[in-house]
Amino acid sequence: MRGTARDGGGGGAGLRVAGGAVRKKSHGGAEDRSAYQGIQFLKSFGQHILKNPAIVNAIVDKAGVKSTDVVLEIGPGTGNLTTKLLDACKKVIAVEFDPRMVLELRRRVQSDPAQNSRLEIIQGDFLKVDLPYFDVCVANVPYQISSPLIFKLLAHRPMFRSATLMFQREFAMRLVAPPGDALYCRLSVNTQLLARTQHILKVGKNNFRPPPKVDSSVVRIEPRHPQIPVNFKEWDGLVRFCFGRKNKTLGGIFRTKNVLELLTNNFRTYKALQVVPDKKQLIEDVLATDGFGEMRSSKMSQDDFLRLLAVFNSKGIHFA
Ligand SMILES: C[S@@+](CC[C@H](N)C(=O)[O-])C[C@H]1O[C@@H](n2cnc3c(N)ncnc32)[C@H](O)[C@@H]1O
Repeated sequence: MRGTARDGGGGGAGLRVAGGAVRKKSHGGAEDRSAYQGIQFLKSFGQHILKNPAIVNAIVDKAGVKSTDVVLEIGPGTGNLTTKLLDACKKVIAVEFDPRMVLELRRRVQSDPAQNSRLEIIQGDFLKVDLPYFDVCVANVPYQISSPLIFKLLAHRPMFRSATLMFQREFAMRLVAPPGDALYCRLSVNTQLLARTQHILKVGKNNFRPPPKVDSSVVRIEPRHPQIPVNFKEWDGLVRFCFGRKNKTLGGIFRTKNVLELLTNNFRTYKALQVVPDKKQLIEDVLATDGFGEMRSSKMSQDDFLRLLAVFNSKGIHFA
């Protein structure tokens, strides 16, 4: 998909088209009527343009962009953040889904040849494009794809240095929530397994045009090195079970009949040996280890989940 088309436009900002057809209005309801240079902002694309230059500068500053960096921007929109990034780095690669925004961004940057030659635009759905090499990612992201966007970034190799991203406030707080926090959830556990997360800036809704319904926050995400000690799919499978009923103890969750049934297909070891395990007993053995039966996912640390997965695996129970 990468490089499916390049703009031949006489030395203008490079443009690739990728990721299939542009999505039309997808969430129902009226589109926002605010406009910029005649472009009507679309709710379905999460188009809330950052209009306060002080916030734009603060984001670029806190992102720690170096003059030698290739920066990935997701959803550049009309380019308020893009132009500041171009002042600070070697090159910006911007992925934008809406062709109207791509045209506007190119129009805006074309007047500055020094910026124009260092901007590459990929027109397409971020979730579908093949990502190029980049050192850091900086973006005011389309909120409707926040979660898959993070995991796409964290699966990217080679690893980048950091991502400084604006999200809806509550989503941002989930990313950084520690065990015991009311917002601690599957998203917190999974993201924190793969990266260090830090809340760095609160941004009120009136800094956007049109203003969204809720406030936003900027989070810094630094992928962890070296590689994580587990298979992520399997880890997520376990975490999903544990947060399925957040307030129940693990004993309450894993003793229920439907969970026992769901686990049947995961007894790989026993299947290979053609032995029918007493799954109830195996689960009891796991729950009796290290007091796991009394624990609640809402208070479990990364280390608790890692140990729990190891105990399940030692009994031949897998989650992927
Ligand atoms: C919140 S706006 C940010 C605009 C600009 N960065 C700013 O801060 O002013 C999100 C942008 O992402 C674009 N967008 C929405 N969905 C996208 C997707 N799946 N892939 C790439 N861009 C997308 C929208 O068209 C919009 O320009």
